[in-house]
Amino acid sequence: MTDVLRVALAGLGTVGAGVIKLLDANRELIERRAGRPIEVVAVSARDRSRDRGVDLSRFAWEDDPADLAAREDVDCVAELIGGADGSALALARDTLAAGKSFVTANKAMIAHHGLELAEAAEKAKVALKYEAAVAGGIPVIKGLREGAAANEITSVYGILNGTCNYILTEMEAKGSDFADVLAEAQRLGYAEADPTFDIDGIDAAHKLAILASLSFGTALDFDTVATSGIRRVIAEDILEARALGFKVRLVGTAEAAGGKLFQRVHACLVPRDHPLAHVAGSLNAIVAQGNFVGRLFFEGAGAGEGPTASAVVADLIDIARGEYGPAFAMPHARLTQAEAIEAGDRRGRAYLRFTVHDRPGVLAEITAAMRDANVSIESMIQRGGAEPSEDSDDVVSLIIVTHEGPERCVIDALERLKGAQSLAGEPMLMHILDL
Ligand SMILES: NC(=O)C1=CN([C@@H]2O[C@H](COP(=O)(O)OP(=O)(O)OC[C@H]3O[C@@H](n4cnc5c(N)ncnc54)[C@H](O)[C@@H]3O)[C@@H](O)[C@H]2O)C=CC1
Ligand SMILES: N[C@@H](CC=O)C(=O)O
Ligand code: NA
Repeated sequence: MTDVLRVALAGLGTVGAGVIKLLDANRELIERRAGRPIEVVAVSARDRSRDRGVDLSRFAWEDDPADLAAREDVDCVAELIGGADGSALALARDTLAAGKSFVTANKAMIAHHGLELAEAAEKAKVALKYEAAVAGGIPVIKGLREGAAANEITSVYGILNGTCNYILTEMEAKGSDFADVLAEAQRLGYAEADPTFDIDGIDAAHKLAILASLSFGTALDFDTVATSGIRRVIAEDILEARALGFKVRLVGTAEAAGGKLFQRVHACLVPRDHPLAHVAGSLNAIVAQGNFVGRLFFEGAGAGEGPTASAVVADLIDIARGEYGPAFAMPHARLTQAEAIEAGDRRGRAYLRFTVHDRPGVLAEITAAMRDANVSIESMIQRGGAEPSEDSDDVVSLIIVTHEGPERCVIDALERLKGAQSLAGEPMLMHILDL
């Protein structure tokens, strides 16, 4: 072990610049905690001249991040570029093959290639660490992999995307428009380079797949995460949800039972008294249910410069201390393959918003589809609209909340309504959180 942990940073954006600032600000404290200094020796990014609020002149510069792995003065590489493949993945492979430890904030890469990288790290007897990749500053990877390691975990779920949570809570608090709030989340550095990853639920799905593997000891399985985002949530849904006693949140849910695995990311209605309903702004929160520890609740900043840098540097401190354990719940060869549970096999309650023509017979058509699909209606609200008439062009919203039942019945009802005369738009379905 060298006297100093010599680090190379690839990527100097929100997170990379944050890591340099944190290492500068907390230098002495980090050295005492890590047992040796942690020094950045080399960096790489696309634009050398950009002002990032940090002095880069003290570091060696590489135009190509791939060259960082081979440098003799580097013990460990932190990849803060992003992207599942491309330069980030090449750098991960090269670093581990060179027998050096690797830290990343890149959930897309870990969700897609985590097992391959874990195997490479085990082979090289070095560390692969990715605390920042899930829920930014919240130490949930460590919490689950180490703190809860003695438990059988049966469910793990939570708010995993700061951008979506920021958008939903701003829409809720200020009645702001989706597009304006997204622009602000981008300005604050929460959003991914491609913000569709945030708003379409893909970023949360990456994180959920990682949490599921860590929690259940199953092999990473991003492809079977049923994923949808918040693009179709409108202000009216938020208002109706509030009137019904709920908040709208993008929730990732993973459950394991009998060797089977269920993973879903979706906008859902969270009961007002559930801890997740109080998670606001760019905060994230994760709930895990262990058979001995009971319910664990992790909450904190899931995105942004400082919190994400905090997680990256925590990983560097672990490496400086020589703490190298397996990247996932156990050595990669011991992870099990789980069969995916279809969403329709679950039971639950649902919120449905239909945009309907304000004409006689509309209710009958919709409720008949519900009856034929065996969906039991708990409540129904229709707002606005003048006197209904055969030739009305008015459209109104019809909100239905179902009783608990098989989810496949609700899907069946919506299938039956495809192309129905009554509908003036695509129905909106949100499940109601029941965990
Ligand atoms: N911003 C946040 O709040 C969080 C980000 N992350 C993850 O951290 C990583 C970095 O995110 P940000 O700092 O927000 O991104 P960013 O877009 O602000 O910065 C990316 C950096 O990588 C550099 N880069 C891009 N392609 C490159 C290439 N081919 N070669 C060399 N440098 C290259 C860019 O020049 C830039 O310096 C991503 O994986 C992201 O998902 C994780 C948690 C939170
Ligand atoms: N874009 C992500 C950043 C952290 O992972 C988010 O908004 O949560
Ligand atoms: Na984290």
